[in-house]
Amino acid sequence: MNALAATSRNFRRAARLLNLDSKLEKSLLIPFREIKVECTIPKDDGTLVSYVGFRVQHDNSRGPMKGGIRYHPEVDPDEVNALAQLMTWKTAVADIPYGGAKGGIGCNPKDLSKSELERLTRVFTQKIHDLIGVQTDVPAPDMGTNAQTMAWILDEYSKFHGHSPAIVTGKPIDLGGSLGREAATGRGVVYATKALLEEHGKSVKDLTFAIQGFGNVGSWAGRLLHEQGGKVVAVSDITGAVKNSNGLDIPSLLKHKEDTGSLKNFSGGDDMPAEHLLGQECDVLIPCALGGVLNRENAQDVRAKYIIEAANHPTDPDADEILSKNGVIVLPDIYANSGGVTVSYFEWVQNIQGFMWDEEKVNRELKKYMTRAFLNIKNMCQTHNCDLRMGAFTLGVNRVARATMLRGWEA
Ligand SMILES: NC(=O)C1=CN([C@@H]2O[C@H](COP(=O)(O)OP(=O)(O)OC[C@H]3O[C@@H](n4cnc5c(N)ncnc54)[C@H](O)[C@@H]3O)[C@@H](O)[C@H]2O)C=CC1
Ligand SMILES: O=C(O)CCC(=O)C(=O)O
Repeated sequence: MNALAATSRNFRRAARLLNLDSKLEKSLLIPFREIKVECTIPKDDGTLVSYVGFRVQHDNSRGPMKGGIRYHPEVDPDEVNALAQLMTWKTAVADIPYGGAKGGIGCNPKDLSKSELERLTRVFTQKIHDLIGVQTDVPAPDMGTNAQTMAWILDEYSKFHGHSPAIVTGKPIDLGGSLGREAATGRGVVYATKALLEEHGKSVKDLTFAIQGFGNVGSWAGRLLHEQGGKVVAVSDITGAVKNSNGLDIPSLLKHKEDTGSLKNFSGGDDMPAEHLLGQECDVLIPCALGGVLNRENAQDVRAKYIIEAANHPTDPDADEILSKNGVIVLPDIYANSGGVTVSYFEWVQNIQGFMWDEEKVNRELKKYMTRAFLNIKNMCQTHNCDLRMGAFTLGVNRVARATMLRGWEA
């Protein structure tokens, strides 16, 4: 199912549970602004190449719009739209004073040199600089982008608007980035997992985990679960997959990946086909890569008892139904991966205050926000007699609807 259709379907189910006025429902679904720009750059060999960049600003009723920028060959307007909408509900679930946005460029960052990536990022920033802003729309990293990408955006934006560290989050510490932001999404995933497991009388150290995607989010989640005694029995990424039923030594696997650029041929495990990861025998499955990976074709194969959605929209609504029938508990993306945007909020606050927090404070506050959001979701589940996805959606949508109504529509 198309990402936008899937996200909008979840939104409409929540709107029905909340008895939202149909006109308000329609207005919440339509994005505030959709931007599409052509980005042409000279390649290192002098030839010209053109890319299409997008920024969808979904909603700003609760504060400046916020969300990552993705560099990936499959970036398309519908998916960016869905991801922007998810950011609106996510920031509301986390109860941070933001709306939602997302951006992306349809490119394969692995095919571009560092200087080509820099030129592309600067051209994209030139095209959107007057539509983003510290109090209007604040980008951050997502798939295929990182702290360096944010540094280029900061520099290019500052040429037009003066030095503006708070224009992006997830930037290098030397430029005003927050301690703890790089690990924050993975750390938040672990706090979320523990909140869910505790409720079921279980603990990380007694369980096995399989992780799809070993980039920023997947590698941090894996590292922290391993540190806390969890057994990570399988990991995959674009280069392949590796398994060990006794548990992979995650620090050694990270070193192997750094040395060889691949998960293949790791001496501490056996290679396996990457497409077997989602059906791997384990207690907890954590998708940390692309959207829509769990669908009606493969949901039946899942053997885990819990799915923690670290990626955005990894499970489509058809898969949700199958998993629910099979008793698999799904912790939804708009809560499970909200640790990243929560620490982005802390970074923005630090930039505006001109005061840096220590890492212990960042992690302590993150835990507080993740724990509070879980309790709020559980309350909504009880009120509406619904699963965790609808608990999270009703929580987020209700907060955005309330803010929208309070602001009103008078011209
Ligand atoms: N970076 C962040 O702070 C946040 C990221 N997310 C979401 O988490 C997910 C991962 O993002 P990042 O870790 O930042 O991206 P990343 O670019 O650092 O890593 C992505 C990983 O996915 C792997 N991958 C790509 N295609 C794959 C496939 N077909 N099978 C298996 N693995 C595959 C890549 O090899 C890489 O290891 C995305 O859905 C993103 O939207 C959500 C919240 C915040
Ligand atoms: O840190 C942020 O501002 C946004 C992170 C993001 O793109 C996401 O949560 O999907």
